[in-house]
Amino acid sequence: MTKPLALTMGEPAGVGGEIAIKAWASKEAPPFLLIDVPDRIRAMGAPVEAIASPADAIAVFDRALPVLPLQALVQATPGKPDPANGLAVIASIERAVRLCLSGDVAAVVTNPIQKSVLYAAGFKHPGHTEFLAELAGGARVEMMLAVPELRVVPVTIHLSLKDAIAQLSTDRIVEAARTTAASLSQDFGIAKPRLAIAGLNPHAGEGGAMGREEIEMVQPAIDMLRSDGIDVTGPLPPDTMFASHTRTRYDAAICLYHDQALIPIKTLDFARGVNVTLGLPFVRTSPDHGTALDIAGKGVADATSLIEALKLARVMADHRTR
Ligand SMILES: NC(=O)C1=CN([C@@H]2O[C@H](COP(=O)(O)OP(=O)(O)OC[C@H]3O[C@@H](n4cnc5c(N)ncnc54)[C@H](O)[C@@H]3O)[C@@H](O)[C@H]2O)C=CC1
Ligand SMILES: NCC(=O)COP(=O)(O)O
Repeated sequence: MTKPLALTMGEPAGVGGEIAIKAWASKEAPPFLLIDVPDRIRAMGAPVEAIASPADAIAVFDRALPVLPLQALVQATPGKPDPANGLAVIASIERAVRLCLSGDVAAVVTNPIQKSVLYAAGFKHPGHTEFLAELAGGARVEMMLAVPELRVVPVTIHLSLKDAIAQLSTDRIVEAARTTAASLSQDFGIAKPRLAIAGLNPHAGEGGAMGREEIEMVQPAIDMLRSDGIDVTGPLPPDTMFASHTRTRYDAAICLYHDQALIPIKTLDFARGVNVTLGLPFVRTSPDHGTALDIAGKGVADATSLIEALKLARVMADHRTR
């Protein structure tokens, strides 16, 4: 029997509830349940059915949005996050992970959280990615951003450019590339994944004239990955590797810092980006946007990225169970 996906509440003062309702109403998203407070979602004008068990979600999904009740008092004003709701936000994520690890749901899809507010409520992780890694027993994870035309994995994430360069190493590149190759096989059904590794400097260093990181750090990583049997090209000049004719030559680009990965993907397709956590013992995707507090409660939020995240979670979960 097909298992539903579990969608978390996210920041209740943000657009999470609205895009969950729109994703359900679109009829484009695969069946999912929302872990939230049923009356809160009902008050937003959606036909909601509180379900007792994830197994009920598939039958309900055709006629109503199935909500697995979160036993919490959540009082949210659109656009005004309140740390008092922090424990409920975290509980929704924890419940989704437990249900996935116990096999009751097929994958976890997370609605955006307001990170600053969760920090004020005592949340100790930079974001979902690190929290989920801890819930999974300390898994070594990577962040992938995906649109239909491109997948990117930044080796360093939320660091200043200076710190990112300082933290880059041959071992980090190898680690990120190995996790990416394994996930492309396991979750995306690509038997022999092709990776492209970006250089750090203009023209990928121009043979050492514009920087030696490609020679001293990236090439040794490529050599190690090739000796593992992984199909890798690089170090590629970052300014040309995302052009349409170059993109067709690889399945994922391993990028050395946040913006090297995110600028091409957001420029190519801002609406359909999906954030995927690689290396977890379960599938997790998320829309590639935040809580959008400035438009919360106005009814104008775009659910495209969430719908894409739900669709991709379904595809990945199905590959894992094949
Ligand atoms: N996975 C997660 O939980 C993520 C959480 N965040 C958090 O979200 C909060 C707000 O972050 P921002 O940088 O302001 O980014 P944001 O994505 O919330 O907003 C940036 C701009 O995009 C617009 N926007 C975002 N989503 C939209 C949608 N679905 N439809 C229409 N317009 C949309 C917003 O209205 C805003 O003008 C922060 O606390 C951040 O850490 C950000 C990214 C991911
Ligand atoms: N910019 C991407 C981002 O912030 C991802 O956050 P999370 O998925 O780790 O919560």
